[in-house]
Amino acid sequence: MAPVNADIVNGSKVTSPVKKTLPEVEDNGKRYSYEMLVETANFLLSKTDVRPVIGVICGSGMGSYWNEGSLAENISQPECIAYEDIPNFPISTVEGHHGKLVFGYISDVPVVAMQGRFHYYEGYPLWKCCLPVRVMKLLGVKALIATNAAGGLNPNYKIGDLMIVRDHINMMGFAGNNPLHGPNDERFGPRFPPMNKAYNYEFRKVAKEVAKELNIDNMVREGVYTCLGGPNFETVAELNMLKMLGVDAVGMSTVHEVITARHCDMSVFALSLITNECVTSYDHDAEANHEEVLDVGRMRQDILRDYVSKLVNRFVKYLPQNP
Ligand SMILES: O=P(O)(O)O[C@H]1O[C@H](CO)[C@@H](O)[C@H]1O
Ligand SMILES: Nc1nc2[nH]cnc2c(=O)[nH]1
Repeated sequence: MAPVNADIVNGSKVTSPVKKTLPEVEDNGKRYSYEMLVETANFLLSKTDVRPVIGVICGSGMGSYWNEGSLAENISQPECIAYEDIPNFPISTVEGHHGKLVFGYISDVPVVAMQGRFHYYEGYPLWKCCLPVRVMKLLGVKALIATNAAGGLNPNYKIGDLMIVRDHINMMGFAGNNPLHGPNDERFGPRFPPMNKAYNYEFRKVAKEVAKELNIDNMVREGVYTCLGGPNFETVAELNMLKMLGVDAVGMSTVHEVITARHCDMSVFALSLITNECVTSYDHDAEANHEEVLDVGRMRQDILRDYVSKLVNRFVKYLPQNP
């Protein structure tokens, strides 16, 4: 049989798009050792005097994609380090996604923020997507605030709502894909970490109080998030299945970051911005798209910035103390 000519589709010649050099994302089964991550953390500590106690992962809506007005751009005394300049760090491949760590202060609290996260659909294994969380731990971070954009599956949710994550369903983990898969280094955490208290109770309680103080409690919900591998959005049947399982919001991130953070004993808070409605009926015309996700992120960035800034200020009281 003649070999398939990749440039011929249905008998007509296709023009090849301009070749781009794609980033090297495969791990070839290799993992970074504890020592390598210590090297990464020491490099970062040598570049800044900020000693962060809270780490923030900026999802769509908090400055992953753009600058002005977002939380990431409102960090005071910012010191930015591009991912490509950090030893052992992956690089962001999502179009328009910033790739930098921002050290500085939110409400006078020393923080480090990831402006641009890593997703499985980019080609990174889950452990590599979560490598920055372990680096944060080595930097001295005690609590992680992970934010994301998500589709609203709960019929009571509206576009633009914020969902405090009460719990997650690790769908990718059901299929054996877990950031902790492989040899366990006890210096990070135990082989079999519990996950029933993944999302810190005090943080969630405070977040509901702060929502009232800011008069945004009518748009703040609490629910269950799940992460699928992406990059495609879900089919109607998939969404109906997830609904039956008790999922309120669907995304492509956060769950593995939270598992990694809990494994190394960081306290966790997560917040989803509902950017689109999950379509659960064949009669519905709408289609999920990334532009809508970004637009809603932009629309809500001021509220997210003010909310998360106040949360950082209030969470400090609940951080675990050094032994
Ligand atoms: O989870 P974040 O990074 O906020 O973004 C969400 O939105 C993107 C899809 O529009 C996906 O990357 C999904 O994970
Ligand atoms: N998987 C998934 N990720 C999203 N990110 C933003 N919206 C969605 C969605 O509807 N589904």
